[in-house]
Amino acid sequence: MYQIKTFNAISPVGLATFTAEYQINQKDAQPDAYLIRSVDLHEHDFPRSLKAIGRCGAGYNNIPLERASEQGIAVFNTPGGNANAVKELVLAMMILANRQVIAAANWTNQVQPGADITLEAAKSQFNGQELLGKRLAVIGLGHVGSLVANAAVNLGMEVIGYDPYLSADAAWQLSREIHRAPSLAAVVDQADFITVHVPKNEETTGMIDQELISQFKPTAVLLNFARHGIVDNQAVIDALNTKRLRWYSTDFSDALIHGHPRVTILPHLGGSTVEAEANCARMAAKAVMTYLTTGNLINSVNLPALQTPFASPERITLIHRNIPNMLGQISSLIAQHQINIENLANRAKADFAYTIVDVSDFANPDQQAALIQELAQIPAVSRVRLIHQPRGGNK
Ligand SMILES: NC(=O)C1=CN([C@@H]2O[C@H](COP(=O)(O)OP(=O)(O)OC[C@H]3O[C@@H](n4cnc5c(N)ncnc54)[C@H](O)[C@@H]3O)[C@@H](O)[C@H]2O)C=CC1
Ligand SMILES: O=C(O)C(=O)COP(=O)(O)O
Repeated sequence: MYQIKTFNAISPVGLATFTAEYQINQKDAQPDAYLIRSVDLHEHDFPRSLKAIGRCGAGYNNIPLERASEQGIAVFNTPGGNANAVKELVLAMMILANRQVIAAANWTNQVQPGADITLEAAKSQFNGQELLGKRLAVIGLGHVGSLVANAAVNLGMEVIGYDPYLSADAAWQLSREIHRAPSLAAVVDQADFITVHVPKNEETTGMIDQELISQFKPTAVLLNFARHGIVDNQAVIDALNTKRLRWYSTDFSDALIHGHPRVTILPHLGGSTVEAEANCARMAAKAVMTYLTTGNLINSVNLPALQTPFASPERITLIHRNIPNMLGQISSLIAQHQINIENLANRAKADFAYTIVDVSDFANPDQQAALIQELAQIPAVSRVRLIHQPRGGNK
């Protein structure tokens, strides 16, 4: 029986994906895996039993990846699982900003009941502009950015994108009508809307800063549904107050922007739809179950993708540092026990690597335990697991 512990509100549809071999939130259980959303795990101590974290969502800046790898924990996310939800909200926020929808609805609510709210004098203060023909800059053309860009093309907008790391798969998703900018300065130039869809990391923190905002059209609308801190909020407030920016719409609040009349803040709602929550929880549950029962890695963010069918009923998996002679040490320990390697797969991702070794049968359980212990003692190995091929197929 595997133990799963959840943090945050995880969709029941996703939790129902777990088979009978899994218990969820059992009291006092040693968790094999966490299923989480945005809970901040940076100060959290991982129990030794923890082998996997499934992030039901895209962004994983709430998880200490280096520490997870050092402690032998595979971290998974759910690429694209909530991208449509974010796309729809971003489109809504562009329309809200351009049609003064919130201000007009608030005004209507506070006039005397029965007053003629359709009078020209009253309604002309809420005159808007259309999206058709306007220029949208999309920074980051991954799962969310590409959907926003394509939908904007379909709405008749002129779309220009910037993504220096665009993958070939992501490029295939893009409408041919989307222009590609060579730099941040070029993408924001003359844009009526600028929307940012990059992960939060060292490079992207503060990427929308005072200098970049000074290159916007003063009538531009800026949208941040990616992460707090990617946009410099002080620079936004300064630009709004000096009429160098028309509107800021974001999913992330702080004291600097709170209550500003030309800022719309939502309580981190981008991925909060029934459909997106179900998609993400299902994807995370599947990745975690696959990893626990087969050792195969799908959608891991701290370890490489590595999937291989069982070549024999016994499989040893190892998470270790990506340094020379790891495979030499692993295979010679296995050979010392007169055990044959039926298949070996290894792949690295940055400072860590993952190895799957399918081995011939052990002589007895003692030999099994001794080998696993010896492998775990190799310096730079952070986790060794022995997995028996699941019944019912070669997964
Ligand atoms: N508000 C919300 O509820 C949600 C927020 N998000 C946020 O949006 C981010 C993006 O989500 P996805 O599109 O699903 O991720 P993704 O990984 O599919 O796409 C991110 C894209 O950003 C690009 N990129 C990375 N660094 C860049 C840089 N310096 N300049 C330009 N482009 C850069 C990458 O090449 C990639 O194409 C997530 O990391 C998360 O922080 C995602 C889903 C929901
Ligand atoms: O998927 C993401 O990156 C999100 O920001 C969604 O966060 P949430 O799961 O709604 O707390």
